[in-house]
Amino acid sequence: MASTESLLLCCPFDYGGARVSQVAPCFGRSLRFPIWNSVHINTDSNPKNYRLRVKVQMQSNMMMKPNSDNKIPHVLTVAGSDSGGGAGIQADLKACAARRVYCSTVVTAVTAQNTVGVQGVNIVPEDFVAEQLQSVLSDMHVDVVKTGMLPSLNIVKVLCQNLRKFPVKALVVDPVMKSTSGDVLAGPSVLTGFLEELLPMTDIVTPNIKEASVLLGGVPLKSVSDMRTAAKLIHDLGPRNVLVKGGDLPDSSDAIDVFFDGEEFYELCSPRVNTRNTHGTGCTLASCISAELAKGSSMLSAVKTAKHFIEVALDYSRDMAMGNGAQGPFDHFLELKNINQSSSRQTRFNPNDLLLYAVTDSTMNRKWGRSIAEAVKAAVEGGATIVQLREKDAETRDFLDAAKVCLEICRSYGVPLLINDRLDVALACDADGVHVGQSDMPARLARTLLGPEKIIGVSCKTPEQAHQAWIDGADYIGCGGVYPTNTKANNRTIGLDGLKEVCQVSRLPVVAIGGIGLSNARAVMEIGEPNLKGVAVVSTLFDRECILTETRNLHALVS
Ligand SMILES: Nc1ncnc2c1ncn2[C@@H]1O[C@H](COP(=O)(O)OP(=O)(O)OP(=O)(O)O)[C@@H](O)[C@H]1O
Ligand SMILES: Cc1ncc(CO)c(N)n1
Ligand SMILES: [Mg+2]
Repeated sequence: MASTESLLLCCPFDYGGARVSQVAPCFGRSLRFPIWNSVHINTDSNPKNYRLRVKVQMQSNMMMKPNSDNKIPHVLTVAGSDSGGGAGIQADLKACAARRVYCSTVVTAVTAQNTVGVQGVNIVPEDFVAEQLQSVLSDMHVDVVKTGMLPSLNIVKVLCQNLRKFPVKALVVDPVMKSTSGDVLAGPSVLTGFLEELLPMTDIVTPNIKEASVLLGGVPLKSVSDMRTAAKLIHDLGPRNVLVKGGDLPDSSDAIDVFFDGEEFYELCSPRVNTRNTHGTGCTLASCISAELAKGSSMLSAVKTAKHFIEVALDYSRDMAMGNGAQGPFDHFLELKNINQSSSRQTRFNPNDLLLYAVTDSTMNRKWGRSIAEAVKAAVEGGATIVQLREKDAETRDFLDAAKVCLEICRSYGVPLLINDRLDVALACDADGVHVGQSDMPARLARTLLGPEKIIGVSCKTPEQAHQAWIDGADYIGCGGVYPTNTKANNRTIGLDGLKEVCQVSRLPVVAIGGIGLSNARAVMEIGEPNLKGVAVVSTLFDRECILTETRNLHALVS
């Protein structure tokens, strides 16, 4: 089973969402990225770069988009807290965050709960539920109210009073009664409140089959046909739309929900994901529906989007390991996961890796009749401590394929692999980072696109460029050409003095580059600047008959 990082947050609830919502960004591992303001990159010119496009799209989709009146779509959830973080308020916050909608919270109960079951329930006094409702609804613009656990009749009544006082665009009611573990979350007394007051105000009610049965006085639901009948009967109780959820329908190979809008029935069908991680599907579904309604969707399309979200999230989290009980939570932030995450390098950049920096060159490989992977393998075997693939004229597909093979080789030696210039290739193969020149993608944007974990290096000739690289969030600079070189046309040589000058102002570690070989590597390392960490070489390794021997020799010189 895949393991999952988790973080238990102990902080006071803030019903405005500010503090509680910290739960959300902690859950999806890749949510370590900052939330960017906006990224404008024209990726259309290169349709093959799907990863880059997905990431850019993902980042702009991560933003909450204001409505035409400049208001952020806002869902208020009135529900119970699940200490296990999988259902209730916690699921609602994550679902709304994943759907990019603001979520405030009125807590009706605090439960002690985990993947085994519900160990305790502490109901919040109705006066204090009323106080929370008043605080949020009197001050903030709320589009949709979503309810979950409403553990007492008085809480239902207080809620209805506030909804009458502060009308909202839509009311979504998830009539939570029992947890899947069988524990009671709301007793039969609340039923009166549901039937007499809440359901007639409701835009959509989303019972599971057991809850549908309770709402109808106990008739059991055993088939999709029973679910249709129930949907119609529940509609007669007042809500404008009904969704009877079939997640718990026995003997069904599909997860079928029945939607009824008072006129038409829709059977929403998705393959049943074979997983134990379904805790909180009901809360998440209702929150997603609410989020889509807050953004302005029609009811049917909100329901379809929500159902699809659950299907993909369950499938994505099917093997996630969390807790020892029968029903685990799932991951709402599937969109933000790196595809190759499990094989990713786990450690942050170590400046000492710059010691012997091998930069590949396709012309040289062609000349000597070897593949990029063969060249890289020989270099890392010889002692290269970091590798950069610099393939200026390779076709994207060939470059990507080669990069994947090289990455495997480098990972097996614990050597980081960077890609020159091509962020799309770096993203697509999950390389350890990129190296960019002054006319390539700006380092600041590269950082935005790659996130904080990846290594970013920048070619710099001047102290100003070195300073900028640091501001932009680079990890190291490549400084040169120190000596004249044929590898780069029209490259100005800065000499050892230029190198020294840049090292002295650079707040980043430096690797020297340009015309460095066995004859001068030691002189470079001996300029005596503590942040000069190594030498980067191209021809010295790759324009030679035996890369392995050359690398070993150079390694002996610099270490
Ligand atoms: N294994 C599964 N595969 C695919 N979809 C599922 C699965 N289990 C539940 N669903 C879907 O999840 C949504 C919630 O349904 P479910 O019947 O589980 O609600 P619930 O019992 O209220 O949830 P909760 O576990 O939060 O109490 C529905 O759209 C349902 O079809
Ligand atoms: C607090 C809470 N609300 C709802 C559910 C239903 O999944 C749960 N288990 N816990
Ligand atoms: Mg269920």
